[in-house]
Amino acid sequence: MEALKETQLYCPFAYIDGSWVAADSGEQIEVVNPATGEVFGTVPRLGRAETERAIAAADAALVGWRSLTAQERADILMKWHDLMFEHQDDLARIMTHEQGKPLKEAAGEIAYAASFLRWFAEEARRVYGETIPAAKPNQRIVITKQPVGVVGAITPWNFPAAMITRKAGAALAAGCTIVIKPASQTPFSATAMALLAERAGVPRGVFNVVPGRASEIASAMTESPLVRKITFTGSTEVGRQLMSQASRHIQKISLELGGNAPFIVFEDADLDAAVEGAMAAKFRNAGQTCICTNRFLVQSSVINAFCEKLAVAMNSELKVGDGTEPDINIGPLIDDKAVAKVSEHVHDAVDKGAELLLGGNPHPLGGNFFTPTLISFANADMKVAQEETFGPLAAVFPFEDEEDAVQMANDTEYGLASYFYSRDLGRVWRVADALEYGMVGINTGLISNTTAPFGGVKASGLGREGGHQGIEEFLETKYLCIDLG
Ligand SMILES: NC(=O)C1=CN([C@@H]2O[C@H](COP(=O)(O)OP(=O)(O)OC[C@H]3O[C@@H](n4cnc5c(N)ncnc54)[C@H](OP(=O)(O)O)[C@@H]3O)[C@@H](O)[C@H]2O)C=CC1
Ligand SMILES: O=C(O)[C@H](O)CS(=O)(=O)O
Repeated sequence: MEALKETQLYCPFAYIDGSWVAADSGEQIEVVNPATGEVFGTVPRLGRAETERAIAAADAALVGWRSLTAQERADILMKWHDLMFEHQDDLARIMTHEQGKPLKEAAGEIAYAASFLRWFAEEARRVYGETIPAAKPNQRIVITKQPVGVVGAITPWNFPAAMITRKAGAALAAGCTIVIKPASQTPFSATAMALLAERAGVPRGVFNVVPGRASEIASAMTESPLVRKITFTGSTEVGRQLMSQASRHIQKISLELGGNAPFIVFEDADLDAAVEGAMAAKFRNAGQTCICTNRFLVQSSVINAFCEKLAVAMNSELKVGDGTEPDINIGPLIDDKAVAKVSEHVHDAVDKGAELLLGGNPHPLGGNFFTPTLISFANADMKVAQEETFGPLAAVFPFEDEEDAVQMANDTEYGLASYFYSRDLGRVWRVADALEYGMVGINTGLISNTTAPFGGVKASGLGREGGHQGIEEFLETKYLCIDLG
């Protein structure tokens, strides 16, 4: 890739046991730039045999890696962190070319991804055990924490760097080793990070990247008794499947799945602040995040004012185009299926009575570009009410009172992120308590950060990533009962 300062960061190979390898079959995956439709590059399409070799390498590396002190592991994670910042521009450029998000947003994701390496480098040194007063005078009870072992990870295309370090940072800090299958649409961010991990001193076998046939690689991971933990970010459909597969060897599992985030605006809200939060919560990554607002629930008394303000903000602030261009903040969707899904949700809503206020069609640029769209007076019968749109569609639903808002917000199988705006303290606590979600943004539309436990309930998954909870997912608790005789 000619535009890189450090051309070696473009790594068209898999990374197993410290070596850059091709697929046994010689097969390749074509990676397409979603903005141009051009082939950006190819990576090997690996399968079961290569994955089994990666698992064996991770298992062989486990003893040496877990025997390092927490400080030694932390120092290597911090070197990796520093290298990600040193190469931030190149990593962002790679991401924009394979995922489509604008360069500034891609650079922001690299910083976000690196922040997980720093956070878990710090957490590594705070994996504390405990002693418990024994029931018998000559006994001592000690609780220790130990790494679960080899981890199998499968990551999505929408955050091709951060979803890797949010898992690998925690796993390596805990003393685990890891085999990662990146999304086939965005493998170059993963292989570039493998190069930087190697340069940071991550020993061979500790961090492995296996692009390729998803179901075959997942089967190799879940059928291996050497793999003690599965961690996945992606669709609920695939998550369900992996949960079933992981039962074969009772593997620990963490699932960050789909969402259907409500964004509630009460009549006592600061409407300008609510619109600012709405723009952030809806249009980040062109709406392609699982915590993006999927339903705006706005109290009837302020719905017209809210929609007018939101339409003005969308018209004035959102610029659609190729993410390599300086003033663009809405890039292409990941592929034509994504465009079709947004179109389907818009047309279904309008056919069922929604009012189209802005946009409504694929962008004149064509390809995977979609015009940011605003519809109002949506209702529960529409697909946008129950399905995750995963695109730049803002759908506004009216509600009458607080009870109505909470009932509508909870009327979904998902429970990942939720948001609401109110300046009534009593209402803030009542609604925060009543929402069936893992995360609640209150008077803010941006909740992603390294320090807090990210995750959901119901069909949005199991477990938490980030925060102190994130490292616990890669640790086993051991109870020692010592009889002093
Ligand atoms: N929670 C989140 O952050 C995300 C949620 N999603 C949700 O998922 C929907 C579909 O997006 P999509 O990217 O297709 O999500 P998928 O769940 O299909 O893909 C996510 C990852 O899972 C892999 N995968 C696909 N099929 C299997 C399988 N049978 N066994 C094991 N791994 C598999 C993919 O590999 P490959 O790329 O090779 O197919 C990719 O690495 C989105 O519309 C959104 O609702 C999507 C992305 C992120
Ligand atoms: O902010 C994040 O961490 C992303 O939204 C994660 S995801 O759920 O969209 O993949």
